[in-house]
Amino acid sequence: MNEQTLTVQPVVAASSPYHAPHAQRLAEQLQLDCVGVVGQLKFCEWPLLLYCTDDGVQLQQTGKKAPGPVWADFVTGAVAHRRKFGGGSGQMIAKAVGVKSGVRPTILDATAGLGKDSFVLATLGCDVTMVERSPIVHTLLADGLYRAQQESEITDIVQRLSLLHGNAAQLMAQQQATQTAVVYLDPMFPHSDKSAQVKKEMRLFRDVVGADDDASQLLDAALEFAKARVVVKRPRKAPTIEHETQPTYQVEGKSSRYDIYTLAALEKVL
Ligand SMILES: C[S@@+](CC[C@H](N)C(=O)[O-])C[C@H]1O[C@@H](n2cnc3c(N)ncnc32)[C@H](O)[C@@H]1O
Repeated sequence: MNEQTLTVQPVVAASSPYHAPHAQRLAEQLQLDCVGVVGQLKFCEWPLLLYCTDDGVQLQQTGKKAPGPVWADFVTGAVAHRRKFGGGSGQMIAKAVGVKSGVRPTILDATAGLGKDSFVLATLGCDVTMVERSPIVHTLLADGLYRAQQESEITDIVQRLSLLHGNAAQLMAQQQATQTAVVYLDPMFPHSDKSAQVKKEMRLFRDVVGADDDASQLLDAALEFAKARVVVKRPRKAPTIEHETQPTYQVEGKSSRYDIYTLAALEKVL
């Protein structure tokens, strides 16, 4: 993991006595301090909590102007809305990974984060192996998956998702994950979202996971591992990941871009 770049370390807390044992267990697993029950976020003395609540485990800032929590939400969040009303295989991400009639490539999402992109890809019918190296983000994602498993409406989608903890570059180099047609990468990038809320959440996320400044090595491992293509998500105007191999082509949207490195025809490896 990217521990050397971590700037913020949360403490673990529970929103009520009911969640206190869970908080204690998490703190032991993650080797973080557990501060017991915190009811009033406004006046809390710890700036950042890994917070066990009725809605699941959340990364929560405290203080009077604290933004909302950061958590993996496949049931009520934006990806749930996109599942119901999104553009299906017309979406840019679908085109980038090569989803089309009769083609549902297997995918390794090497930078899973909160699993939003993976969930969209699983909604499109792809089997997705998610890899996340940050123990804190992995905890949020595992908790989000667990909650999603309880929802019968999305059982078929959740069954297509699996989660590994570790550095994806190492897992791919050591063949510790089953080889997939596509490797999907979305490393952290300093970006300039206009919404103050998004900005604060993204800044927090970056502080917790680090800068992902080893993306070149990840791309290297992905190009060796993928059977058909590597897809890299970037902000629209960002440079490509530094590497001797250049993308074969790009799919560009309003704010983001997908760099596609083609290795073989998808149809040949399915
Ligand atoms: C921008 S976020 C990804 C967001 C994700 N696409 C989503 O839809 O929620 C990048 C994530 O990749 C993780 N990451 C970066 N490099 C990694 C690596 N080599 N192995 C595993 N995870 C990695 C970071 O810890 C971070 O959580």
